[in-house]
Parts: sequence; structure tokens; C-alpha cells
Amino acid sequence: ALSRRSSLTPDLGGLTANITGEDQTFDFVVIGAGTAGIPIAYRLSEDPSVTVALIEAGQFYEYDNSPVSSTPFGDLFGVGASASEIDPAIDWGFISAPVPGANNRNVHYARGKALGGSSARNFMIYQRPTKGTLQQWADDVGDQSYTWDNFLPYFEKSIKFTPPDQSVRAANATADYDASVFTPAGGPHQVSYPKYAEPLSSYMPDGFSEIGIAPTKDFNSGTVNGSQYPAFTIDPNGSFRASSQETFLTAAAGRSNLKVFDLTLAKKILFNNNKTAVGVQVNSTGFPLFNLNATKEVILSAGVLQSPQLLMVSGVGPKATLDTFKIPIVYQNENVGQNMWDHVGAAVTYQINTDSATRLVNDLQFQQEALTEWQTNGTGPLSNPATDFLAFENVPADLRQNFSSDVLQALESFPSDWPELEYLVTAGYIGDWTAPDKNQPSSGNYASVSAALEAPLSRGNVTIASADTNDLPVFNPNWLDHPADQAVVVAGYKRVRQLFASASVQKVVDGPEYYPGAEIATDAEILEQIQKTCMTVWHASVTCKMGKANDSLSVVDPQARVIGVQNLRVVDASAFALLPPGHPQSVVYALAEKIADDIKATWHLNLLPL
Ligand SMILES: Cc1cc2nc3c(=O)[nH]c(=O)nc-3n(C[C@H](O)[C@H](O)[C@H](O)COP(=O)(O)OP(=O)(O)OC[C@H]3O[C@@H](n4cnc5c(N)ncnc54)[C@H](O)[C@@H]3O)c2cc1C
Repeated sequence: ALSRRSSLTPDLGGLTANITGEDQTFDFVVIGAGTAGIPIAYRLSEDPSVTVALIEAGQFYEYDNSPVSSTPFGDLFGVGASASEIDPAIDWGFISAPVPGANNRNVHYARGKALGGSSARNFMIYQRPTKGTLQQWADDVGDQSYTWDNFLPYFEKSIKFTPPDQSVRAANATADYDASVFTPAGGPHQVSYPKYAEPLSSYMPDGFSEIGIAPTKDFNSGTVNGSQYPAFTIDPNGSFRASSQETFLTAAAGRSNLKVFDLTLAKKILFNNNKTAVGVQVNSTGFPLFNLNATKEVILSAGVLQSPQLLMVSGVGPKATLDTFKIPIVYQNENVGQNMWDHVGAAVTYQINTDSATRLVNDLQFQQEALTEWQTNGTGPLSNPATDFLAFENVPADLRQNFSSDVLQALESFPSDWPELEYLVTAGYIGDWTAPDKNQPSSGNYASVSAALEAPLSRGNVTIASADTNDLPVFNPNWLDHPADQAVVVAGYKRVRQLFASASVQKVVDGPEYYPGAEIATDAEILEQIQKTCMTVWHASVTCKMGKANDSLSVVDPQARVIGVQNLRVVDASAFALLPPGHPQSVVYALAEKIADDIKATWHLNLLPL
């Protein structure tokens, strides 16, 4: 059944570059047309006097015109831990190195290889950090422009906010929100609420209240503790996934000063003898290698795994690594690829007596009706991403009392408004996360609630497997390495069971715990179960850490300039100073907006008022 191709034409609204195999020259060359790269290119090319090249290895994520690519519900497809989940047309195919804290499993880690990058694959939850989180970011990097008050205008700048449409959502599924943290003039990116609320989620506000987590107004006003329906990057006009391609790139259509090199792999950043970035060597299918020269700057937005890869293959990175692969050193920085933060969690599943993803997958007539409803009105179950209710908290006192003093001390390093746990409510079977799209039971309906670590202390890393970006980098997210992470996630798992045991949630639950089952009972058994089944929330970041220019852990400075070289910035999730609690895409967009202004100021480009 026809869904929709991108709203851009195959020539990307006139943005497609004319690839001849000859070198070309631009003012700015951006690597990666992903979540951050597209807004960067969009903002820089607002000034018609500059030229911008945008390099992307992938293609349209709506390449097969299937509902999976553009319905919110389609987010459940292709993201599981199993390698069988990889769709090589739009996914890089990353499999982690064996993760010791996760039973030495090799886990598929979805990353979008497409225009829109991982915004073409994500669960679309739009949520902002807390005030304390951003104060810590500002203090860590020694730049108060990152505090909540100062950074907020850049969160607002990208976003066109549409409040929940209560005329189509169920009466018992009212999402609260604070419109004052969105500006009427924002855009071009879309934030709204699904036009269908999962029936399961209606039981959650009361269920969470019963276990001590009260409703909060929203997750975008600088605090997150509490429960609520989150906002999503969903285009309310038709209920499509709002990727950076669908919004920012579409809005740039027709600009003659922006050229997109899609299906083009960046091979390395080129430096002159003064350690100044002067261009990018690329490989476009059917052509010999050629260079895209940058007269002003190269901006690296290849994401958490490939931005550090590109730095390393280009000569910026740890000495031993560069020596191993005989890469001439431009600038030695031992931190490139280190300090990876990620959120990880595990799920408990029950059978329920309301509709869920399981029925949508199994009942073909229901599925067809849902497709027609979504195509006709943008409503119905396909307009919902399946995970549509969240809660955040710190581990409560009764479960905290058994934590060791070392664990308690480690957790004290986080600001007081930084939650330790998030609960994600999914209407469907998650189980061991192997393949949620393929492993739904053949009948019935299911509810899964995952407990995810929000203040993780384990740190992973990424390094290169060769000097060639054709070979994927090697990474270990190193989940659950730190004893505090183990203690907190076990507590979170117990809280999920308390939620399911609440009188309010029992109204929708059918039967005993379906997965993993009550026989997993002691702390040791729960930890073992989590290690066998835990899964990323796909928030890896900080591998090109932002910090003070003289900080021994930094890779980029507060203006995202790569330390030790000139005219090169990293702007994406790898450049975060820290991973805020919750869902990071809002920060990726805001960072792109902020650094775009820094770049414009550096080169005296036309700077629009915020
Ligand atoms: C399954 C999933 C669910 C998620 N759910 C949420 C959510 O609900 N809410 C939320 O806030 N966040 C979510 N996230 C996280 C969020 O989407 C990411 O943090 C964010 O998209 C990262 O943006 P980025 O710009 O750093 O990288 P990306 O968006 O991944 O962009 C990197 C781009 O660079 C391209 N590229 C890489 N290497 C090269 C090369 N050598 N040459 C050319 N191009 C290259 C890639 O193809 C890609 O387009 C989720 C992520 C995933 C994968």
C-alpha cells in the first residue's frame, strides 16, 4: 500500500549536486545530512552570499514507499538487538563489540544511513533537558551561554509546536503541555502529539501516582520528574515522521547556494600544512575519489560513531590508534572516541485487554483499516509511535537504602533535578528486545514498560578498524560496567513491577507477568536477566566531548571547534558535553542552531535575530 515518498522530489527540490567526479569548491562543507547536519546547512545557506555542500552517504529513508518509513508506528521496525533487524538500505548495520556488562552480547545499534540520519529512525520523542543539567553543561565547558535561560531560544528556534488535538484523542488521554516554552514564530521543524493515544497509556497516570510518581505538566519546561504524555517530532499535517529531511531540507528546497551530495561517502578531512581544514575527500558511486574544497570551514556532523571515525582517519585522535593504521598525525588527542555516554534499559511485559502493536502486526484486517485511517485522516493506531507515555524519577528511599556508600556517592555527582530512571511505556511486546517487529506473539495484546538508566556512570568508546571510512568503526557502549548503574537499573526493574501491580494498571492487565516471569525474583536474578536482555535507548553521545579548550578531556571547545586544528567543527550528538537525561534530539537541533549562529558570527554572515 502506498504511503508517501519524501515531500521532496527525487532531485531534492533542486538541491542535488551535479556530480562530475571533478573537485568542487564551497565556502562550507558539511559532512552528514543527519539530525544536526541538515539544520546546520539550512541555517548557513540562509545567507545567499555563501555556498554550502552537504555530504550524505545515504538516500531517502522513504525509498521503498512503505508505511514503515513514514508512519509514527513504523519506528518499531528494524531497531531490535538482532542483526536480522538491519535494513542495509537505511541502516549502517552497526553491531557493538561484545559488551561485558551485557553478557558479552554483540548488539545491533540502529543508526540512520539516510537523508535525515537517525531522525529518520528514531522514536520521535521530543523532550528537553532539565535546568540543572544545562547548568552543569555550562559549568563543565566554562561558558554560561549553555544555561537553560540562555540556550532555550535555540531550542525554540527550530520548532513549530502544535498542541495535542483533543478532538481526536480519547477523552481519557489528555496530554498536558506548556505552550510558553515554544514560540509562535518557530520552525521549520514540527513538534506535536499523536492523534491517537494508546489505550494502555490511559491507565498510566494513576498507576504511576500509586507508586509515588505524580503527573508533571510536560517534559519541555526545564524539569522532567513525574509522568506525562511526551511531545513528538510528528508533522500534524498527515501524521508523518518529522525528520530533519522532511522539515529543514524541504524548507531549503530551491536554494541555489546549497548542494546536497547524497549517496556520497566522506573518506577524510583534508588539512593544509597549518593544520587548517581545507576540504573533504569523498567517494560517490561511479566516480573516482574527488575533493570538496572548503574556503571557510568543514563541519563534521556524521554522528556519535562516525564523527570520531572521520577525525581519526584524518589524523586527529589517539597516537597509538593513528600509528597502528599508519595515519599521519595532524593533532594528537587521546580523547577522540572516548567518554561515550548512553542510556540503557530493560523491559517487563504483561498481557493486556486493550489494543496494542501486537494486534496491529497480527490482525491484517485491523492493519488495513488502520492504514486507510492514517492515509485518509492522519489518525488511528499508525499515527502513534507505540511508546507514548513516560515517567522520570530518582530511585525512591526504600530501594535506595540498600545501595552501598560508594554507589550513593557516585550518584551524588548529578544535579538534584537530574533523574536516575526513566520508564517508557510501550503498547506491545518487547521482551528481550531481539526484534520487536518480528517477535510479537501470534495472538493477544501486550504492554511493556522499560526502566532505563538516566544518570549512567559507565562510559564506552569507539575506535577505528582501519584508515578507511568504508569499514565501520568498532564500538563498545560498555553498559552496566559501573556498580551504580547495576544497582539503579535493578531498582528500576522493581519499580516497573510495582507499576504493573498497582490497582490502576491491574485493570488493563490480563494474567501474571508474561516476560520474564515471576521466577526471576532476587536482585541477582534480576541483574542477570537485565544483563542478558538490556537494550540501548539509542542515545549514545559525547565521543567528541565539548569542554574548555584547556580541559584534558575535551575534543571540541564551547563553539564546537576541534581543538588543535583550524576551521573544523563537530556539531552532532558526539559534541555534547554530557548526555542529558531523557531524549537527546532536542539538544541536537538546539546545538546545531546555536553553533550555526557562532559560525555566522565568525564569518560575519547575515545573523538573523533570535
Ligand atoms: C532507533 C532510535 C530511536 C531513538 N529515539 C529517540 C527519541 O525518541 N527521541 C530522541 O530525542 N532521540 C532519539 N534517538 C536519538 C536521536 O535520534 C539521535 O541522538 C540523533 O538523531 C543523533 O543525531 P546526529 O546528528 O548526532 O547523528 P545522525 O542523525 O545519525 O546523523 C549522522 C549522519 O551522518 C551520515 N554519515 C555518517 N558517516 C558518514 C560519512 N563517512 N560520509 C557521509 N555521511 C556520513 C549518516 O548517514 C547520517 O545521516 C533515537 C535514535 C535511534 C537510532
